[in-house]
Amino acid sequence: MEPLLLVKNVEKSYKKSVNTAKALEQVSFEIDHGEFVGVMGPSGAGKSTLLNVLATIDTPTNGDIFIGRDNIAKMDEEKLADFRRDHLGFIFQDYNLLDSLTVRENILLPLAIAKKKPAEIAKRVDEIAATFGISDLLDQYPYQISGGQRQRTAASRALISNPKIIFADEPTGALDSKSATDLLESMSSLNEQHETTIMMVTHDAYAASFCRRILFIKDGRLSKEITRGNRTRKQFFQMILDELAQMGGAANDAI
Ligand SMILES: Nc1ncnc2c1ncn2[C@@H]1O[C@H](COP(=O)(O)OP(=O)(O)OP(=O)(O)O)[C@@H](O)[C@H]1O
Repeated sequence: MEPLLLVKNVEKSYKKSVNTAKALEQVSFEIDHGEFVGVMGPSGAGKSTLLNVLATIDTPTNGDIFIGRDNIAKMDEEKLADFRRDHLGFIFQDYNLLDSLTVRENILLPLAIAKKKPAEIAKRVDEIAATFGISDLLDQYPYQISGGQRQRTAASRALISNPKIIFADEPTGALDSKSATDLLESMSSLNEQHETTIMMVTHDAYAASFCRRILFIKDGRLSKEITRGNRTRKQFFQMILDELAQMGGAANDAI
């Protein structure tokens, strides 16, 4: 079976005043359908750049990025906008909710834009809100709920249209540990029960320990990958800490 995401020799350079700096160099890897993959590495290693390029928020300088059969690195902006809307889901640290809409309206927005039928929308909102434990909050506004509940609203919105892949950039970055655990457990159960494919950038070894595989990136290059296999989450957490300690600078970021 072909991989869901195929990244081939991706490079990203930024023009600085006198020279160009490479944020990504010859990055190649694959993600299969149903995987939950973490991306870790020291500050400035290129994690967000990689995620932005894969999520079509930024364009690579070189290389190919296939999601299914579509090469998004070579797609024009109009097609990309449709592709992004129809096939990709995003969860960011800062939620990106619309304050003037209720939790329900925020969640259903992607389906309303896609002109789905009201009955189908209502059913899907109920299902996804139950998964994220926010069924009782659907008529509240974002300012009336906690940060953790806002992030679960954002995650519900990201998943409502059944995207091919979810890109999450430090989704637990602004959350207290209880809210972070709730979110990670929901993401993990979606991954296990519905085979939702997730790629998550994180500094945090605890958050990363919910993933099944971790890609480590250093100085813009993939340096190593580890898989959880049959290990418990706690054993995997320790394994990630050991990797970060070996990588040097990143260990301090994680603790
Ligand atoms: N828009 C930009 N213009 C110029 N340089 C950039 C830009 N965005 C990122 N860079 C540079 O690219 C490199 C990688 O940055 P990136 O933000 O991807 O790292 P990161 O691993 O996500 O770091 P952090 O963990 O601190 O968020 C850095 O050297 C950064 O300064």
